[in-house]
Amino acid sequence: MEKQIKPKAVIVIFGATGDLAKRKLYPSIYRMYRNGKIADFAVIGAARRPWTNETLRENVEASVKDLDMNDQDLQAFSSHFYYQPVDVTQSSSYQDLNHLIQELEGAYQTDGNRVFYLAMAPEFFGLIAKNLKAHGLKEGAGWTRLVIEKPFGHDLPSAKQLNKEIRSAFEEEQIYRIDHYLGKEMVQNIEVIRFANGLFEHLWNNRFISNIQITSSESLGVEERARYYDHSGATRDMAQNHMMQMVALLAMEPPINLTTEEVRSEKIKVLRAMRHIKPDEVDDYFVRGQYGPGEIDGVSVKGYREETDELQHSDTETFVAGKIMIDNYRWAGVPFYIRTGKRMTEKSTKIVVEFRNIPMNLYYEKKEDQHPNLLVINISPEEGVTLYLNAKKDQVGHAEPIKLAYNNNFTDHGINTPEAYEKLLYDCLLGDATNFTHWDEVALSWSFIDAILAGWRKKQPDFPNYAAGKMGPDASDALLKKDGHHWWPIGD
Ligand SMILES: NC(=O)C1=CN([C@@H]2O[C@H](COP(=O)(O)OP(=O)(O)OC[C@H]3O[C@@H](n4cnc5c(N)ncnc54)[C@H](OP(=O)(O)O)[C@@H]3O)[C@@H](O)[C@H]2O)C=CC1
Ligand SMILES: O=C1O[C@H](COP(=O)(O)O)[C@@H](O)[C@H](O)[C@H]1O
Repeated sequence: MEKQIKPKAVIVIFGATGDLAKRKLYPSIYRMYRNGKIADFAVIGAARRPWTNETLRENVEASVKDLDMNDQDLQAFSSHFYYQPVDVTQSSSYQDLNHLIQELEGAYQTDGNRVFYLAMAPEFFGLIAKNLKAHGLKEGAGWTRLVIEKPFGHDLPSAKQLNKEIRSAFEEEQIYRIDHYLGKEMVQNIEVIRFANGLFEHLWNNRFISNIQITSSESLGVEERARYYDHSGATRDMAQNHMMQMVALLAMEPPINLTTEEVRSEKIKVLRAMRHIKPDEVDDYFVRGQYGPGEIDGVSVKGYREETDELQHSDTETFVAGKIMIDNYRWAGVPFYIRTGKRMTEKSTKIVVEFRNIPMNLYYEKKEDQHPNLLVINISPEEGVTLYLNAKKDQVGHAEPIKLAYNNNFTDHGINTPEAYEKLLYDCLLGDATNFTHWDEVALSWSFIDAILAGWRKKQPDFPNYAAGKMGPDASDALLKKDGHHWWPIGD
Protein backbone atom coordinates (compact mmCIF):
# COMPACT_ATOMS: atom_id res chain seq x y z
CA MET A 1 0.00 0.00 0.00
CA GLU A 2 1.34 3.41 -0.99
CA LYS A 3 1.59 5.87 1.93
CA GLN A 4 2.21 9.59 1.72
CA ILE A 5 1.46 12.12 4.40
CA LYS A 6 0.26 14.75 1.93
CA PRO A 7 -0.67 13.01 -1.28
CA LYS A 8 -0.54 15.07 -4.46
CA ALA A 9 -3.08 14.77 -7.26
CA VAL A 10 -5.38 16.36 -9.77
CA ILE A 11 -8.91 15.33 -8.81
CA VAL A 12 -11.49 15.37 -11.59
CA ILE A 13 -15.10 15.37 -10.41
CA PHE A 14 -17.59 14.34 -13.08
CA GLY A 15 -20.95 15.71 -11.93
CA ALA A 16 -19.44 18.85 -10.39
CA THR A 17 -22.69 20.80 -10.59
CA GLY A 18 -24.70 18.06 -8.87
CA ASP A 19 -26.06 17.43 -5.40
CA LEU A 20 -23.43 14.98 -4.16
CA ALA A 21 -20.54 17.21 -5.17
CA LYS A 22 -22.08 20.17 -3.41
CA ARG A 23 -23.22 18.42 -0.23
CA LYS A 24 -20.42 15.92 0.33
CA LEU A 25 -17.42 16.20 -1.96
CA TYR A 26 -16.52 19.90 -1.70
CA PRO A 27 -16.88 19.94 2.09
CA SER A 28 -14.72 16.79 2.31
CA ILE A 29 -11.96 18.25 0.15
CA TYR A 30 -12.16 21.41 2.22
CA ARG A 31 -11.75 19.45 5.44
CA MET A 32 -8.74 17.57 4.07
CA TYR A 33 -7.19 20.91 3.13
CA ARG A 34 -8.08 22.50 6.46
CA ASN A 35 -6.66 19.52 8.34
CA GLY A 36 -3.38 19.78 6.43
CA LYS A 37 -3.84 16.45 4.64
CA ILE A 38 -3.47 17.92 1.15
CA ALA A 39 -1.60 20.95 -0.18
CA ASP A 40 -0.42 20.22 -3.74
CA PHE A 41 -3.67 19.51 -5.50
CA ALA A 42 -6.09 20.86 -8.07
CA VAL A 43 -9.73 19.94 -8.56
CA ILE A 44 -11.39 20.02 -11.96
CA GLY A 45 -15.16 20.22 -11.84
CA ALA A 46 -16.69 18.72 -14.98
CA ALA A 47 -20.33 18.91 -16.10
CA ARG A 48 -22.37 20.27 -19.00
CA ARG A 49 -23.49 23.58 -17.53
CA PRO A 50 -21.71 26.61 -18.98
CA TRP A 51 -20.04 27.52 -15.69
CA THR A 52 -16.68 29.27 -15.39
CA ASN A 53 -13.90 28.81 -12.84
CA GLU A 54 -15.48 31.67 -10.90
CA THR A 55 -18.94 30.07 -10.86
CA LEU A 56 -17.49 26.80 -9.62
CA ARG A 57 -15.42 28.58 -6.96
CA GLU A 58 -18.46 30.51 -5.74
CA ASN A 59 -20.40 27.25 -5.48
CA VAL A 60 -17.54 25.55 -3.66
CA GLU A 61 -17.25 28.44 -1.22
CA ALA A 62 -21.01 28.40 -0.63
CA SER A 63 -20.95 24.65 0.05
CA VAL A 64 -18.32 25.02 2.79
CA LYS A 65 -19.30 28.41 4.17
CA ASP A 66 -20.68 26.99 7.41
CA LEU A 67 -17.32 25.45 8.17
CA ASP A 68 -14.81 27.51 10.03
CA MET A 69 -12.51 29.49 7.68
CA ASN A 70 -11.86 33.19 7.08
CA ASP A 71 -12.49 34.75 3.66
CA GLN A 72 -8.85 34.91 2.68
CA ASP A 73 -8.21 31.25 3.46
CA LEU A 74 -11.47 30.29 1.77
CA GLN A 75 -10.38 31.99 -1.44
CA ALA A 76 -6.95 30.38 -1.22
CA PHE A 77 -8.77 27.04 -0.96
CA SER A 78 -11.24 27.66 -3.78
CA SER A 79 -8.44 28.87 -6.08
CA HIS A 80 -7.48 25.18 -6.43
CA PHE A 81 -10.77 24.57 -8.31
CA TYR A 82 -11.15 24.78 -12.10
CA TYR A 83 -14.23 24.23 -14.21
CA GLN A 84 -14.22 22.33 -17.50
CA PRO A 85 -17.47 22.12 -19.49
CA VAL A 86 -17.82 18.44 -20.39
CA ASP A 87 -20.46 16.30 -22.01
CA VAL A 88 -19.37 12.79 -21.14
CA THR A 89 -21.00 11.43 -24.29
CA GLN A 90 -18.75 13.60 -26.53
CA SER A 91 -15.20 12.57 -27.44
CA SER A 92 -14.02 16.16 -27.77
CA SER A 93 -14.79 16.74 -24.08
CA TYR A 94 -12.15 14.20 -23.04
CA GLN A 95 -9.49 15.87 -25.18
CA ASP A 96 -10.26 19.27 -23.63
CA LEU A 97 -10.17 17.72 -20.19
CA ASN A 98 -6.83 16.06 -20.85
CA HIS A 99 -5.28 19.40 -21.81
CA LEU A 100 -6.47 21.03 -18.62
CA ILE A 101 -5.22 18.11 -16.49
CA GLN A 102 -1.77 18.36 -18.05
CA GLU A 103 -1.68 22.11 -17.54
CA LEU A 104 -2.63 21.80 -13.85
CA GLU A 105 -0.21 18.95 -13.27
CA GLY A 106 2.55 21.34 -14.24
CA ALA A 107 1.18 24.24 -12.22
CA TYR A 108 0.57 22.25 -9.03
CA GLN A 109 3.43 19.75 -9.30
CA THR A 110 1.14 16.81 -8.63
CA ASP A 111 3.55 14.13 -9.91
CA GLY A 112 1.06 13.06 -12.59
CA ASN A 113 -1.33 11.49 -10.04
CA ARG A 114 -4.98 11.50 -11.12
CA VAL A 115 -8.27 10.71 -9.41
CA PHE A 116 -11.42 10.52 -11.49
CA TYR A 117 -14.51 10.72 -9.28
CA LEU A 118 -17.72 9.66 -11.01
CA ALA A 119 -20.42 11.60 -9.14
CA MET A 120 -22.93 11.05 -11.90
CA ALA A 121 -25.86 8.83 -12.77
CA PRO A 122 -24.68 5.19 -12.96
CA GLU A 123 -25.63 4.78 -16.62
CA PHE A 124 -22.56 6.91 -17.41
CA PHE A 125 -20.02 4.97 -15.31
CA GLY A 126 -19.02 2.45 -17.99
CA LEU A 127 -18.99 5.04 -20.77
CA ILE A 128 -16.74 7.44 -18.84
CA ALA A 129 -14.32 4.67 -17.83
CA LYS A 130 -13.98 3.54 -21.45
CA ASN A 131 -13.49 7.08 -22.71
CA LEU A 132 -10.86 7.86 -20.08
CA LYS A 133 -8.89 4.94 -21.42
CA ALA A 134 -9.59 5.59 -25.10
CA HIS A 135 -8.46 9.22 -24.88
CA GLY A 136 -5.35 8.51 -22.83
CA LEU A 137 -6.51 10.26 -19.64
CA LYS A 138 -5.66 7.32 -17.44
CA GLU A 139 -2.07 7.32 -18.64
CA GLY A 140 -0.64 10.04 -16.43
CA ALA A 141 2.97 10.06 -15.24
CA GLY A 142 1.87 8.92 -11.73
CA TRP A 143 -0.93 6.73 -10.46
CA THR A 144 -4.54 6.88 -11.68
CA ARG A 145 -7.61 5.94 -9.61
CA LEU A 146 -11.28 5.77 -10.44
CA VAL A 147 -13.86 6.40 -7.73
CA ILE A 148 -17.32 5.05 -8.44
CA GLU A 149 -20.47 6.08 -6.65
CA LYS A 150 -23.37 3.85 -5.86
CA PRO A 151 -25.46 2.17 -7.08
CA PHE A 152 -23.12 -0.42 -8.57
CA GLY A 153 -25.75 -2.15 -10.71
CA HIS A 154 -29.43 -2.88 -10.17
CA ASP A 155 -29.00 -6.63 -9.77
CA LEU A 156 -26.25 -9.19 -10.33
CA PRO A 157 -26.43 -9.28 -14.15
CA SER A 158 -26.36 -5.48 -14.49
CA ALA A 159 -23.57 -5.21 -11.90
CA LYS A 160 -21.57 -7.81 -13.86
CA GLN A 161 -22.09 -5.89 -17.07
CA LEU A 162 -21.01 -2.63 -15.44
CA ASN A 163 -17.99 -4.28 -13.91
CA LYS A 164 -17.02 -5.72 -17.27
CA GLU A 165 -17.16 -2.27 -18.87
CA ILE A 166 -15.12 -0.66 -16.13
CA ARG A 167 -12.62 -3.50 -15.98
CA SER A 168 -12.09 -3.23 -19.73
CA ALA A 169 -10.53 0.16 -18.97
CA PHE A 170 -9.19 -0.02 -15.38
CA GLU A 171 -7.50 -2.66 -13.23
CA GLU A 172 -9.34 -3.79 -10.09
CA GLU A 173 -6.59 -2.11 -7.98
CA GLN A 174 -7.40 1.23 -9.61
CA ILE A 175 -11.13 1.02 -8.87
CA TYR A 176 -12.50 2.50 -5.63
CA ARG A 177 -16.18 1.58 -5.20
CA ILE A 178 -17.57 3.91 -2.56
CA ASP A 179 -19.77 2.67 0.25
CA HIS A 180 -19.91 5.73 2.48
CA TYR A 181 -20.85 3.64 5.53
CA LEU A 182 -17.33 2.21 5.41
CA GLY A 183 -16.01 5.73 6.00
CA LYS A 184 -18.06 6.25 9.16
CA GLU A 185 -15.98 6.47 12.30
CA MET A 186 -17.96 3.89 14.27
CA VAL A 187 -18.29 1.47 11.36
CA GLN A 188 -14.50 1.53 11.13
CA ASN A 189 -14.47 1.01 14.89
CA ILE A 190 -16.30 -2.32 14.62
CA GLU A 191 -13.04 -4.07 13.81
CA VAL A 192 -11.16 -2.23 16.55
CA ILE A 193 -13.79 -2.96 19.21
CA ARG A 194 -13.73 -6.61 18.23
CA PHE A 195 -10.07 -7.25 17.60
CA ALA A 196 -8.49 -4.99 20.23
CA ASN A 197 -10.57 -6.24 23.18
CA GLY A 198 -10.21 -9.72 24.61
CA LEU A 199 -13.38 -8.99 26.56
CA PHE A 200 -15.41 -9.13 23.37
CA GLU A 201 -13.43 -11.23 20.94
CA HIS A 202 -13.38 -14.28 23.20
CA LEU A 203 -17.17 -14.09 23.44
CA TRP A 204 -17.75 -13.23 19.78
CA ASN A 205 -19.38 -16.46 18.64
CA ASN A 206 -22.50 -18.59 18.79
CA ARG A 207 -21.76 -19.86 22.30
CA PHE A 208 -22.11 -16.43 23.85
CA ILE A 209 -24.03 -14.26 21.40
CA SER A 210 -27.75 -14.75 21.02
CA ASN A 211 -28.39 -12.43 18.07
CA ILE A 212 -27.14 -9.24 16.46
CA GLN A 213 -29.43 -6.43 15.32
CA ILE A 214 -28.50 -3.67 12.89
CA THR A 215 -30.92 -0.80 12.41
CA SER A 216 -30.50 2.13 10.06
CA SER A 217 -33.68 4.14 10.32
CA GLU A 218 -34.43 7.44 8.65
CA SER A 219 -37.19 9.89 9.48
CA LEU A 220 -36.94 11.63 6.11
CA GLY A 221 -38.81 10.40 3.08
CA VAL A 222 -37.41 10.22 -0.44
CA GLU A 223 -36.98 14.01 -0.73
CA GLU A 224 -35.71 14.99 -4.20
CA ARG A 225 -34.64 11.50 -5.18
CA ALA A 226 -38.03 9.89 -5.84
CA ARG A 227 -37.19 8.86 -9.39
CA TYR A 228 -34.01 7.05 -8.38
CA TYR A 229 -35.51 5.63 -5.21
CA ASP A 230 -38.66 4.26 -6.78
CA HIS A 231 -36.52 2.27 -9.19
CA SER A 232 -34.39 1.05 -6.32
CA GLY A 233 -36.28 0.59 -3.03
CA ALA A 234 -34.85 0.12 0.44
CA THR A 235 -33.36 -3.30 -0.28
CA ARG A 236 -31.18 -2.18 -3.18
CA ASP A 237 -30.58 1.30 -1.78
CA MET A 238 -29.43 0.30 1.71
CA ALA A 239 -29.46 -3.45 2.38
CA GLN A 240 -27.39 -4.69 -0.58
CA ASN A 241 -24.52 -2.39 0.28
CA HIS A 242 -24.39 -0.64 3.67
CA MET A 243 -26.24 -3.24 5.76
CA MET A 244 -24.46 -6.24 4.22
CA GLN A 245 -21.11 -4.52 4.73
CA MET A 246 -21.86 -4.00 8.42
CA VAL A 247 -22.87 -7.66 8.78
CA ALA A 248 -19.60 -8.68 7.12
CA LEU A 249 -17.53 -6.53 9.51
CA LEU A 250 -19.37 -7.91 12.53
CA ALA A 251 -19.06 -11.52 11.44
CA MET A 252 -15.65 -11.76 9.78
CA GLU A 253 -12.75 -13.71 11.24
CA PRO A 254 -9.78 -11.69 12.48
CA PRO A 255 -7.62 -10.99 9.44
CA ILE A 256 -3.98 -12.05 9.67
CA ASN A 257 -3.07 -8.37 9.27
CA LEU A 258 -4.83 -5.15 8.34
CA THR A 259 -3.89 -4.99 4.68
CA THR A 260 -6.59 -4.35 2.11
CA GLU A 261 -6.31 -7.88 0.72
CA GLU A 262 -6.62 -9.64 4.08
CA VAL A 263 -9.52 -7.56 5.38
CA ARG A 264 -11.43 -7.90 2.13
CA SER A 265 -10.72 -11.60 1.97
CA GLU A 266 -12.27 -12.16 5.42
CA LYS A 267 -15.35 -10.11 4.51
CA ILE A 268 -15.73 -12.08 1.31
CA LYS A 269 -15.75 -15.35 3.28
CA VAL A 270 -18.65 -14.07 5.39
CA LEU A 271 -20.63 -13.09 2.31
CA ARG A 272 -20.00 -16.54 0.88
CA ALA A 273 -21.23 -18.18 4.09
CA MET A 274 -24.54 -16.30 4.15
CA ARG A 275 -27.41 -18.73 3.78
CA HIS A 276 -29.00 -18.18 0.40
CA ILE A 277 -32.72 -17.81 0.63
CA LYS A 278 -34.81 -19.54 -1.98
CA PRO A 279 -37.41 -17.23 -3.51
CA ASP A 280 -40.28 -19.29 -2.01
CA GLU A 281 -38.74 -19.03 1.49
CA VAL A 282 -38.46 -15.27 1.41
CA ASP A 283 -41.31 -14.63 3.89
CA ASP A 284 -39.52 -16.74 6.51
CA TYR A 285 -36.53 -14.44 6.39
CA PHE A 286 -37.46 -11.03 5.01
CA VAL A 287 -40.22 -8.45 5.42
CA ARG A 288 -40.90 -5.44 3.21
CA GLY A 289 -42.92 -2.34 3.87
CA GLN A 290 -44.05 0.94 2.43
CA TYR A 291 -45.08 3.93 4.52
CA GLY A 292 -48.51 5.43 4.46
CA PRO A 293 -49.47 8.82 5.91
CA GLY A 294 -48.50 9.39 9.52
CA GLU A 295 -46.89 11.71 11.97
CA ILE A 296 -43.25 12.41 12.80
CA ASP A 297 -42.34 14.70 15.71
CA GLY A 298 -45.93 15.93 15.85
CA VAL A 299 -46.00 16.88 12.16
CA SER A 300 -48.30 15.10 9.69
CA VAL A 301 -46.47 13.64 6.72
CA LYS A 302 -47.70 12.14 3.45
CA GLY A 303 -47.59 8.50 2.53
CA TYR A 304 -45.06 7.36 -0.08
CA ARG A 305 -47.72 7.04 -2.79
CA GLU A 306 -48.79 10.64 -2.19
CA GLU A 307 -45.27 12.09 -2.44
CA THR A 308 -45.49 12.68 -6.23
CA ASP A 309 -47.95 11.75 -8.99
CA GLU A 310 -45.49 9.18 -10.35
CA LEU A 311 -45.60 7.24 -7.07
CA GLN A 312 -49.40 6.85 -6.86
CA HIS A 313 -49.37 3.15 -7.74
CA SER A 314 -45.88 2.34 -6.60
CA ASP A 315 -45.12 -1.05 -5.05
CA THR A 316 -41.58 -0.05 -4.12
CA GLU A 317 -40.56 -0.98 -0.58
CA THR A 318 -39.45 1.88 1.64
CA PHE A 319 -38.63 -0.50 4.48
CA VAL A 320 -36.91 -3.84 4.69
CA ALA A 321 -36.15 -6.10 7.62
CA GLY A 322 -34.43 -9.43 7.36
CA LYS A 323 -32.81 -12.32 9.13
CA ILE A 324 -29.41 -13.29 7.77
CA MET A 325 -27.93 -16.62 8.82
CA ILE A 326 -24.23 -17.20 8.45
CA ASP A 327 -23.63 -20.89 8.10
CA ASN A 328 -20.11 -21.23 9.41
CA TYR A 329 -18.52 -22.63 12.54
CA ARG A 330 -18.54 -19.35 14.45
CA TRP A 331 -22.07 -18.20 13.65
CA ALA A 332 -24.23 -21.27 13.08
CA GLY A 333 -27.60 -20.58 14.72
CA VAL A 334 -27.09 -16.85 15.41
CA PRO A 335 -29.47 -14.59 13.52
CA PHE A 336 -28.18 -11.26 12.23
CA TYR A 337 -31.28 -9.08 11.95
CA ILE A 338 -31.17 -6.00 9.75
CA ARG A 339 -33.79 -3.31 9.26
CA THR A 340 -33.76 -0.03 7.39
CA GLY A 341 -36.31 2.32 5.97
CA LYS A 342 -37.58 5.79 5.25
CA ARG A 343 -40.04 7.74 7.38
CA MET A 344 -39.40 5.75 10.50
CA THR A 345 -39.53 7.13 14.03
CA GLU A 346 -36.13 8.76 14.03
CA LYS A 347 -32.79 8.93 12.25
CA SER A 348 -30.49 6.42 13.85
CA THR A 349 -27.93 3.81 12.90
CA LYS A 350 -27.18 1.38 15.65
CA ILE A 351 -25.87 -2.13 16.19
CA VAL A 352 -27.03 -4.17 19.17
CA VAL A 353 -25.11 -7.30 20.08
CA GLU A 354 -27.27 -9.34 22.46
CA PHE A 355 -25.32 -11.81 24.58
CA ARG A 356 -26.87 -15.05 25.76
CA ASN A 357 -28.39 -14.83 29.18
CA ILE A 358 -26.98 -16.59 32.23
CA PRO A 359 -28.58 -19.97 32.93
CA MET A 360 -30.08 -19.16 36.32
CA ASN A 361 -31.65 -16.03 37.74
CA LEU A 362 -30.63 -15.19 41.31
CA TYR A 363 -31.34 -11.49 41.35
CA TYR A 364 -34.54 -10.77 39.46
CA GLU A 365 -37.99 -11.51 40.75
CA LYS A 366 -39.08 -13.06 37.49
CA LYS A 367 -36.89 -14.72 34.91
CA GLU A 368 -38.43 -12.52 32.20
CA ASP A 369 -37.10 -9.43 33.98
CA GLN A 370 -33.56 -10.65 33.64
CA HIS A 371 -31.76 -8.30 31.30
CA PRO A 372 -29.26 -9.76 28.86
CA ASN A 373 -25.94 -7.99 28.44
CA LEU A 374 -25.94 -5.81 25.37
CA LEU A 375 -23.13 -4.18 23.50
CA VAL A 376 -24.54 -1.25 21.56
CA ILE A 377 -22.43 0.37 18.86
CA ASN A 378 -23.89 3.78 18.06
CA ILE A 379 -22.99 4.68 14.50
CA SER A 380 -25.02 7.88 14.15
CA PRO A 381 -26.09 10.48 15.11
CA GLU A 382 -24.39 9.61 18.41
CA GLU A 383 -21.06 7.93 17.93
CA GLY A 384 -19.93 5.64 20.68
CA VAL A 385 -20.35 2.41 22.53
CA THR A 386 -22.69 1.45 25.35
CA LEU A 387 -22.38 -1.70 27.38
CA TYR A 388 -25.43 -2.80 29.35
CA LEU A 389 -24.62 -4.78 32.47
CA ASN A 390 -26.58 -5.75 35.58
CA ALA A 391 -25.73 -4.37 39.02
CA LYS A 392 -27.22 -3.67 42.40
CA LYS A 393 -28.22 -0.04 42.88
CA ASP A 394 -29.51 2.02 45.82
CA GLN A 395 -29.21 -0.62 48.56
CA VAL A 396 -31.87 -2.77 46.90
CA GLY A 397 -31.08 -6.47 46.91
CA HIS A 398 -32.05 -7.18 43.30
CA ALA A 399 -30.16 -6.33 40.13
CA GLU A 400 -31.00 -3.67 37.58
CA PRO A 401 -29.53 -2.85 34.18
CA ILE A 402 -26.82 -0.20 34.25
CA LYS A 403 -24.87 1.17 31.36
CA LEU A 404 -21.27 2.04 30.67
CA ALA A 405 -21.21 4.56 27.89
CA TYR A 406 -18.50 6.08 25.74
CA ASN A 407 -19.47 8.93 23.46
CA ASN A 408 -17.11 9.63 20.58
CA ASN A 409 -18.82 12.83 19.39
CA PHE A 410 -17.07 14.98 21.90
CA THR A 411 -13.49 13.88 21.30
CA ASP A 412 -11.06 16.36 19.84
CA HIS A 413 -10.32 15.68 16.19
CA GLY A 414 -9.27 19.19 15.27
CA ILE A 415 -12.48 20.16 13.53
CA ASN A 416 -14.88 17.45 14.68
CA THR A 417 -14.95 13.83 13.63
CA PRO A 418 -13.96 13.55 9.97
CA GLU A 419 -16.85 12.97 7.63
CA ALA A 420 -17.13 9.58 5.98
CA TYR A 421 -16.45 11.06 2.55
CA GLU A 422 -13.41 12.94 3.80
CA LYS A 423 -11.85 9.76 5.14
CA LEU A 424 -12.64 7.77 2.03
CA LEU A 425 -11.31 10.41 -0.34
CA TYR A 426 -8.14 10.66 1.70
CA ASP A 427 -7.77 6.86 1.73
CA CYS A 428 -8.15 6.88 -2.03
CA LEU A 429 -5.43 9.51 -2.37
CA LEU A 430 -3.21 7.34 -0.17
CA GLY A 431 -3.96 4.26 -2.26
CA ASP A 432 -5.68 2.48 0.62
CA ALA A 433 -8.68 0.57 -0.74
CA THR A 434 -9.50 -1.30 2.49
CA ASN A 435 -12.68 0.67 3.08
CA PHE A 436 -13.91 0.37 -0.49
CA THR A 437 -15.77 -2.63 -1.80
CA HIS A 438 -14.05 -5.22 -3.94
CA TRP A 439 -15.96 -6.58 -6.92
CA ASP A 440 -16.32 -10.00 -5.23
CA GLU A 441 -18.15 -8.37 -2.31
CA VAL A 442 -20.49 -6.54 -4.66
CA ALA A 443 -21.22 -9.70 -6.65
CA LEU A 444 -21.88 -11.85 -3.57
CA SER A 445 -24.20 -9.34 -1.99
CA TRP A 446 -26.17 -8.91 -5.21
CA SER A 447 -26.52 -12.65 -5.53
CA PHE A 448 -27.95 -12.82 -1.98
CA ILE A 449 -30.30 -9.86 -2.51
CA ASP A 450 -31.48 -10.95 -5.98
CA ALA A 451 -33.05 -14.10 -4.51
CA ILE A 452 -35.08 -12.04 -2.06
CA LEU A 453 -36.25 -9.66 -4.76
CA ALA A 454 -37.16 -12.65 -6.94
CA GLY A 455 -39.31 -14.05 -4.13
CA TRP A 456 -41.10 -10.74 -3.69
CA ARG A 457 -41.78 -10.39 -7.40
CA LYS A 458 -44.04 -13.44 -7.19
CA LYS A 459 -46.50 -11.71 -4.87
CA GLN A 460 -48.31 -8.40 -4.87
CA PRO A 461 -47.41 -6.54 -1.67
CA ASP A 462 -50.11 -5.22 0.60
CA PHE A 463 -48.87 -1.62 0.70
CA PRO A 464 -48.89 0.74 2.50
CA ASN A 465 -48.36 -1.36 5.61
CA TYR A 466 -46.78 1.02 8.11
CA ALA A 467 -47.65 4.53 9.10
CA ALA A 468 -44.94 7.15 8.71
CA GLY A 469 -43.33 7.62 12.12
CA LYS A 470 -43.43 3.92 13.04
CA MET A 471 -40.60 1.41 13.10
CA GLY A 472 -41.92 -0.48 10.07
CA PRO A 473 -44.78 -2.98 9.66
CA ASP A 474 -45.94 -5.39 12.39
CA ALA A 475 -44.44 -8.23 10.38
CA SER A 476 -40.99 -6.87 11.23
CA ASP A 477 -41.65 -7.44 14.93
CA ALA A 478 -43.16 -10.85 14.18
CA LEU A 479 -40.00 -11.85 12.33
CA LEU A 480 -38.04 -11.69 15.59
CA LYS A 481 -40.86 -12.83 17.84
CA LYS A 482 -41.03 -16.23 16.17
CA ASP A 483 -37.36 -16.72 17.14
CA GLY A 484 -38.07 -15.62 20.74
CA HIS A 485 -36.40 -12.22 20.22
CA HIS A 486 -37.49 -8.62 19.91
CA TRP A 487 -36.00 -5.47 18.44
CA TRP A 488 -34.16 -3.45 21.05
CA PRO A 489 -35.24 0.18 21.05
CA ILE A 490 -33.13 2.56 18.98
CA GLY A 491 -33.47 5.39 21.53
CA ASP A 492 -31.73 5.33 24.91
N1 LIG B 1 -27.00 12.99 -3.83
C1 LIG B 1 -26.79 12.09 -2.86
O1 LIG B 1 -27.09 12.28 -1.68
C2 LIG B 1 -26.16 10.79 -3.20
C3 LIG B 1 -25.78 10.49 -4.50
N2 LIG B 1 -25.16 9.31 -4.77
C4 LIG B 1 -24.76 8.98 -6.14
O2 LIG B 1 -23.95 10.02 -6.67
C5 LIG B 1 -24.16 10.15 -8.05
C6 LIG B 1 -24.56 11.60 -8.35
O3 LIG B 1 -25.74 11.90 -7.66
P1 LIG B 1 -26.28 13.39 -7.53
O4 LIG B 1 -25.19 14.35 -7.33
O5 LIG B 1 -27.37 13.33 -6.53
O6 LIG B 1 -26.91 13.64 -8.97
P2 LIG B 1 -27.35 15.00 -9.63
O7 LIG B 1 -28.47 14.68 -10.56
O8 LIG B 1 -27.55 16.08 -8.63
O9 LIG B 1 -26.08 15.42 -10.49
C7 LIG B 1 -25.76 14.79 -11.71
C8 LIG B 1 -24.56 15.48 -12.33
O10 LIG B 1 -24.27 14.89 -13.57
C9 LIG B 1 -24.03 15.92 -14.55
N3 LIG B 1 -24.34 15.40 -15.88
C10 LIG B 1 -25.50 14.84 -16.30
N4 LIG B 1 -25.39 14.45 -17.59
C11 LIG B 1 -24.13 14.79 -17.99
C12 LIG B 1 -23.41 14.64 -19.19
N5 LIG B 1 -23.93 14.07 -20.28
N6 LIG B 1 -22.14 15.07 -19.22
C13 LIG B 1 -21.56 15.64 -18.14
N7 LIG B 1 -22.20 15.81 -16.98
C14 LIG B 1 -23.47 15.39 -16.90
C15 LIG B 1 -24.94 17.04 -14.08
O11 LIG B 1 -24.50 18.28 -14.50
P3 LIG B 1 -25.04 19.10 -15.76
O12 LIG B 1 -26.52 19.04 -15.72
O13 LIG B 1 -24.46 20.47 -15.52
O14 LIG B 1 -24.43 18.42 -16.91
C16 LIG B 1 -24.74 16.96 -12.56
O15 LIG B 1 -23.57 17.63 -12.21
C17 LIG B 1 -25.24 9.11 -8.42
O16 LIG B 1 -24.61 7.93 -8.82
C18 LIG B 1 -25.94 8.88 -7.08
O17 LIG B 1 -26.54 7.60 -7.03
C19 LIG B 1 -24.88 8.40 -3.78
C20 LIG B 1 -25.24 8.64 -2.49
C21 LIG B 1 -25.92 9.83 -2.09
O1 LIG C 1 -26.71 5.54 0.52
C1 LIG C 1 -27.67 6.05 1.06
O2 LIG C 1 -27.56 6.42 2.35
C2 LIG C 1 -28.44 7.41 2.89
C3 LIG C 1 -28.31 7.28 4.40
O3 LIG C 1 -27.00 7.55 4.77
P1 LIG C 1 -26.66 8.12 6.20
O4 LIG C 1 -25.19 8.29 6.19
O5 LIG C 1 -27.41 9.41 6.34
O6 LIG C 1 -27.15 7.10 7.19
C4 LIG C 1 -29.86 7.21 2.44
O7 LIG C 1 -30.64 8.31 2.86
C5 LIG C 1 -29.90 7.13 0.93
O8 LIG C 1 -31.23 6.83 0.52
C6 LIG C 1 -28.98 6.06 0.42
O9 LIG C 1 -28.89 6.16 -0.99
